[in-house]
Amino acid sequence: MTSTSGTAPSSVKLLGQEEAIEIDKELFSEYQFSVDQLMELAGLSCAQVIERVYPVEQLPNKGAVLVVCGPGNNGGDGLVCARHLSMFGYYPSVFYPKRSSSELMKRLVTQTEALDIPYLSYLPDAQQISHSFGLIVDAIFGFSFKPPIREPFDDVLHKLQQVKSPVACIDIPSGWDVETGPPKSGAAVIPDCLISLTAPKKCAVHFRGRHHFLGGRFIPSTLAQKYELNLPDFPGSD
Ligand SMILES: NC(=O)C1=CN([C@@H]2O[C@H](COP(=O)(O)OP(=O)(O)OC[C@H]3O[C@@H](n4cnc5c(N)ncnc54)[C@H](O)[C@@H]3O)[C@@H](O)[C@H]2O)[C@@H](O)CC1
Ligand SMILES: [K+]
Repeated sequence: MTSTSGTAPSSVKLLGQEEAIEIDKELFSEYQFSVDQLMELAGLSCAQVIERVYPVEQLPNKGAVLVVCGPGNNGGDGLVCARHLSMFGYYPSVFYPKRSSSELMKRLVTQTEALDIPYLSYLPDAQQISHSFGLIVDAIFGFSFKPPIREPFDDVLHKLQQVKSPVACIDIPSGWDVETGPPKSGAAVIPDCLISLTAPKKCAVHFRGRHHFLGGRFIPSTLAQKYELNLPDFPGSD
């Protein structure tokens, strides 16, 4: 992971939706990565960012974190992140209302359950969420989101929009258009931290939170050159 302050070149490329999908496909075809591999690295980088920005001892309720997962791979990143957060000493809970039937996602659920990570059967109201959790991880939608929001996530985003605890977003702040950013009407999260994966997407220019990181250190230099990503230097093993 790397913070966009300090070492990031100002000309780092902002990806459009189609380009993000194209790079994703190329990682799986040309470079023969599996989804599991990249999801693990993406989710780990998100947990590492959280550990750095929101240290467990500074969070209320002994590091209680709510990870809200969507139906696609962004949700998978959230499940991996929850597993690592548990390993790092946090107390994550997961809300995963629309479960994927893929074997990969089922395995991730099994792994989190084996760590006694609780799954919420419903999402409490904003006040209760703010009272119970010092941090929200938004793993609802990533680069494949196409507005308008469908059930049950419109209700989920309405609640999260009113939450007082900080929200750390994986790849895209959920409810935002991947390219144009916050919706003119309708609900979306208000990000305190954004962890872009591969490269920031165009919507990142609208980010007004405190921390922007680039996570998922798996892009081969040939691929970065082909798409002129102009990625920042990752310090050391970060
Ligand atoms: N190449 C990369 O950079 C990597 C990407 N990963 C993650 O994968 C994400 C992309 O995953 P996916 O392509 O599975 O897509 P997403 O996770 O962005 O979302 C797709 C899911 O959301 C649903 N959806 C889309 N629009 C909706 C709407 N308006 N209302 C309700 N539901 C809606 C779709 O039906 C689908 O189930 C990235 O953002 C990133 O988080 C990582 O897992 C691994 C590496
Ligand atoms: K997200």
